[in-house]
Amino acid sequence: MFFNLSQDVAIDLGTANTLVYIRGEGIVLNEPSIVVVDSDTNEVREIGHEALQMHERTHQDIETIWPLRDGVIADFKVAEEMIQGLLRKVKNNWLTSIRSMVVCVPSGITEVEKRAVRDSAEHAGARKVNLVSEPMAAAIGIGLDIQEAVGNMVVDIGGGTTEIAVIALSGIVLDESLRVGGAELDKAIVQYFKRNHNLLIGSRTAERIKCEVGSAIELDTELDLSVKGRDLVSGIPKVRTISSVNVREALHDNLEQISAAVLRTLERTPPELGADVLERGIMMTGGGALLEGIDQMLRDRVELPVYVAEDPLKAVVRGTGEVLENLENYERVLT
Ligand SMILES: Nc1ncnc2c1ncn2[C@@H]1O[C@H](COP(=O)(O)OP(=O)(O)OP(=O)(O)O)[C@@H](O)[C@H]1O
Repeated sequence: MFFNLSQDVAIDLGTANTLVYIRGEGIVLNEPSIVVVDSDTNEVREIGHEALQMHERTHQDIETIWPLRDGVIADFKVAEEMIQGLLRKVKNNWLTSIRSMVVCVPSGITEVEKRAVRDSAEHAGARKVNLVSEPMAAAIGIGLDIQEAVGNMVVDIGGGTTEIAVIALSGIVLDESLRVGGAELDKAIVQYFKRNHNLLIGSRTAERIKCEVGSAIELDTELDLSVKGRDLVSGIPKVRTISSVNVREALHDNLEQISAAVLRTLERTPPELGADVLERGIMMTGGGALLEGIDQMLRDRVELPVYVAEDPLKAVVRGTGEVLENLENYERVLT
């Protein structure tokens, strides 16, 4: 069997999930961006899926860390070790080096934050690092022709941020990055049940509630879900049935912020590009696009066509991979 000793890699380094694409192979890894660290020695014990299993179940000797917050690196050292560890999983410990790496970053990122991503990628062994903005990668990943003289609008709802951008002629004409994403929705669910139902649930349970019965619009048949949490009155664990009506109420304010940001971006869009968006519609990507009815909610609010991309969780890594495969072609989209 032939092993390539030098590889080109594209990474969607997300707040919630990290996906890795290898040139010529496609997406080879998709794991949560979480690490378990030994509290005494700061040594990394587990990375990705194994670490997520341990989240909110740790004791004093170990802690779980999400090294990215709001789409950017919050814990530099841990982020670096996470990237290295994930790449090691991909390489199956084969001694390969990374020739070129393309990493996507939020569009509103500062120079210092960009530097942190570059440094982490270089320390992970990349000899050449290129950055591409997330909404641009998402647009490429869903097959939009970003080079033509036509406006496309993309709304990417990730774990940490919502990125809204109007793209034309290989550039971002205008964008808005909102620090509201899936994690904020989970937090809102935790708060809601604590405040209104005296029920304390963990963030993983909140995420499950969001994915299974969460919605942005009224459902034809409202849903119930059994969840386990601590009853704050009796102080002991209990099973409770919660309704999708309550979950929607919990999500309302954050979803309102996302719709308002989309409206604001549309209002700032130059008329010719606005006309293109009217004709082509708004494309939604990122895990948040999977929330039931979120496309309908936006459609009602902005009165334009809104579509959820196919496999929205992988749109950004597909686009980042596409840039990696055709670097010369996409030189203008690199930040
Ligand atoms: N069916 C679903 N309904 C609602 N939300 C979902 C669903 N499936 C996944 N999500 C949410 O999508 C988010 C992860 O999306 P994604 O992987 O696109 O984010 P990310 O790239 O890690 O984050 P960011 O782009 O902000 O750095 C999580 O918050 C997750 O809970």
